[in-house]
Amino acid sequence: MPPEATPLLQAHGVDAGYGTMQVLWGVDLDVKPGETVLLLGANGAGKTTFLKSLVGLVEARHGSIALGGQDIAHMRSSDRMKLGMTYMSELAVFPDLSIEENILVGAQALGHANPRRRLDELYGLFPVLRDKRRDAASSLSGGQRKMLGIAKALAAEPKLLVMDEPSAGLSPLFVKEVIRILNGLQGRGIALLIAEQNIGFLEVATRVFVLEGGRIRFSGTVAEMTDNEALRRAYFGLK
Ligand SMILES: Nc1ncnc2c1ncn2[C@@H]1O[C@H](COP(=O)(O)OP(=O)(O)OP(=O)(O)O)[C@@H](O)[C@H]1O
Repeated sequence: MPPEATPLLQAHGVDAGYGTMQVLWGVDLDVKPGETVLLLGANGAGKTTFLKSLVGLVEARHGSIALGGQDIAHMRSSDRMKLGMTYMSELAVFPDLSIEENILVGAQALGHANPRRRLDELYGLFPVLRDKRRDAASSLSGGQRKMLGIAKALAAEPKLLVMDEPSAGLSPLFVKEVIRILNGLQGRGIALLIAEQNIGFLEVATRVFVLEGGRIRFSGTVAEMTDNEALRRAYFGLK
């Protein structure tokens, strides 16, 4: 990714919070088309709050947010989605709907012209979902449910997929599987912004932002992060 590429997403000086509590303090972050950006931070650092401010579930009190050059900071969440941003949270799937119905709901979110064709493409990426397509999503294992969440989000063909802790609740084996899937998405023209505590996700990232106490403490490439002794100590447990 050339450093001069125009950002797909550009957040600048974002403040946000709940009631009288300010959680985010002047957060700057950008994602270029097709790149994978990792937002690392401990519990309570403000990762979810920041992602929610991007997708319109929490109001940005100050600052600007642009998607594809368009100011979206005060746009309704559903309108932001129509511009090509999809949010995958913990509650990503509808447990009572079948696997296929879940994916079709995702495709409809952006009015996909040919949802059936999209289904076939996604089943190609996630064969286990094809095998179980008529089963209720609630019958899936945690890892399979995560796969369905990703498939449902991808069904909308987003330009930017925003993911909140895809590793949450998964065993190390399933975390590896999710990382493998995300690696497989590279080169398909979809940008990913992933909030995580699990540094295993550095494997899929081109750049990293570290959030601490609601402030960006570091931004740079993965190599620059691993070269930074203080971050190495904090995140890799190295002396
Ligand atoms: N709905 C809410 N109302 C009030 N305070 C909230 C709300 N959601 C989060 N907070 C507070 O905002 C701060 C940041 O929380 P946030 O969920 O954004 O952090 P996080 O980095 O995503 O943490 P985690 O990794 O534990 O999910 C925390 O102090 C949290 O208690």
